[in-house]
Amino acid sequence: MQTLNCQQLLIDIPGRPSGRPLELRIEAGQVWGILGPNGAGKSTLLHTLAGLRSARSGRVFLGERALTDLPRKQVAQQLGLVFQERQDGFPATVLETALIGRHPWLSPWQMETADDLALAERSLQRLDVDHLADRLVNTLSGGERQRVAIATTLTQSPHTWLVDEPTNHLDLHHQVAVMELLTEQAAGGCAVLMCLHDLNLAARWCDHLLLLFPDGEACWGEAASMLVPEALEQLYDQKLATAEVDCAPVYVPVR
Ligand SMILES: Nc1ncnc2c1ncn2[C@@H]1O[C@H](COP(=O)(O)OP(=O)(O)OP(=O)(O)O)[C@@H](O)[C@H]1O
Repeated sequence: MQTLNCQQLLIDIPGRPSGRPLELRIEAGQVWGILGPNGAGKSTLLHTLAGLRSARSGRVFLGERALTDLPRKQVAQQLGLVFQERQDGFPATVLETALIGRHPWLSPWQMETADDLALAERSLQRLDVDHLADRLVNTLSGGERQRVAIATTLTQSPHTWLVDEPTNHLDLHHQVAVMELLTEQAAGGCAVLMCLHDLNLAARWCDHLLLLFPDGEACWGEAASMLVPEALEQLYDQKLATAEVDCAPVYVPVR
């Protein structure tokens, strides 16, 4: 089974003297959450794992091969990244945007096939944005735009999903729908790693967690062993009340 793993990885945060080198192994079937306060380096880590930023030291492997040894097209077929920020530089419709997910699978100048189109349409349907197929993306609401971004990655069909705050802008119903989609991807043999600010979504849906502290310290492992109230309070510098609801821990900030 293919995995994403890193060996002695130190992400490059400007001005941060050091940190704990990361030894992560994200296996097919696993759902990992990255938790940490603003500025801890969650997005930087995702971008480093995607090969978009250089690490300060250490290496990233996709399967048996170092990411830096793989052609970018091959990386794009295997690894999908949903960014935190949306950049809609070109006027494109929702369907055209979803079809960008097929680019890694096409040769230069090759048109999308009927299968590509069907895949894009199914993805839009799955994210509940198929009724917007002909709309320009820059006219969408924040939550609609977020769902189109996830539908684009679903159309790409990567083995490894890197998702920066998947529930950003989403209402409760769509937050749950997206977390279920990501869990379903893992159950289907993908590896999923996402940054989350919502502890309760992480506690309910992630089976593994990485806690990233602002000074570069980190710890990681199975979710149950990471969801220790004292550690979470230290992570966020915030007192928490804990309860159990619907068979999952729930964390509420204490005023
Ligand atoms: N190009 C850059 N130049 C200078 N500092 C940068 C640059 N990119 C990131 N940083 C800094 O690195 C730190 C980590 O940023 P990053 O976006 O990874 O944090 P994050 O944990 O994802 O935060 P958030 O929860 O706010 O999204 C921040 O302090 C940020 O200001």
